[in-house]
Amino acid sequence: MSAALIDGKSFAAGLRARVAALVQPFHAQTGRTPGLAVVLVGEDPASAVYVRAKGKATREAGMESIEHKLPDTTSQEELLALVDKLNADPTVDGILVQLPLPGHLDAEEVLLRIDPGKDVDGFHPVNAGRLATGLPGFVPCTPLGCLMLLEDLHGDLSGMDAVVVGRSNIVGKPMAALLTAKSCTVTVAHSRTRNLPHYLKHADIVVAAVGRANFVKGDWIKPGATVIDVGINRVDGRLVGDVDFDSAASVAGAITPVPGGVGPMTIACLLRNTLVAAYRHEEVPLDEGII
Ligand SMILES: Nc1nc(=O)c2c([nH]1)NC[C@@H]1CN(c3ccc(C(=O)N[C@@H](CCC(=O)O)C(=O)O)cc3)C=[N+]21
Repeated sequence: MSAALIDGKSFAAGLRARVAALVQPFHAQTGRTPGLAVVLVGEDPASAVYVRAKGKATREAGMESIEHKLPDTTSQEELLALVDKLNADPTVDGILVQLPLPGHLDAEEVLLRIDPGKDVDGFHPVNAGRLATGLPGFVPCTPLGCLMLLEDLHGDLSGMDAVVVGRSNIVGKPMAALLTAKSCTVTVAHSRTRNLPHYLKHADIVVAAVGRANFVKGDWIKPGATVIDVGINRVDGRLVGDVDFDSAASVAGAITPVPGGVGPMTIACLLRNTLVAAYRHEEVPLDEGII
């Protein structure tokens, strides 16, 4: 291991503290508390753990967590009716519908129903379009967190070669858009890419978000590169990333661990987006660049 460890957990703690510090002046100016509604459908144990963690972090930041737990038997119409109710509720600044939804529900239709101004996940196509065109909106939490770690480490990313491995709407595509906006030269690789090592050979930045345990090998990585591992895979009860950590850490300049890397940043950025949503809803000025 020669790479520096990128401590996402500690960076996330700092971000959460900055968010918490901005809740108090918001309350002083508006008389209310930012509110995040989290909707969980069904009994998936992993989802229940995430939702509990989000609720705890929300309260620790001084914001209100509004949790809706619906049974597996919930119909599409019932779920849409709840989203409509949350859209209309002035105490709700952010809405998160925990994914994945049970198979009988149409996630795309549900996400389309969320008011884009409350879409703190940044999953609504309006927010995807805003990111793609450089307009203010909400950026998905995981790629936003990755970008913060990269800028904290490197400062200006301009001119760097970045390879994003994965093209999902929630990580790969928005990550590529963010890095492009920061003037990186971006390659998006994916499961059909023929020669991934060929592209990684030149990458100063690697963001791995393919959802396959230990997929990216150390000998594919350029010596000194920065490796951001978005993967959350459970192997034999252990949490591992999409990067083969031991081999990559001996080549990279810096690398995020799993756990303790990107995951905590996702939650901190969710709180950040909720705070920003609240300030926007009340039209209280906020320098969004400082968080
Ligand atoms: N609408 C929606 N928005 C999401 O943002 C969303 C979602 N659905 N569905 C599931 C994924 C997953 N996700 C994570 C958040 C935090 C950690 C996290 O904090 N991980 C810790 C470890 C947690 C553990 O030990 O299990 C870490 O990496 O250090 C991981 C994963 C948010 N997601």
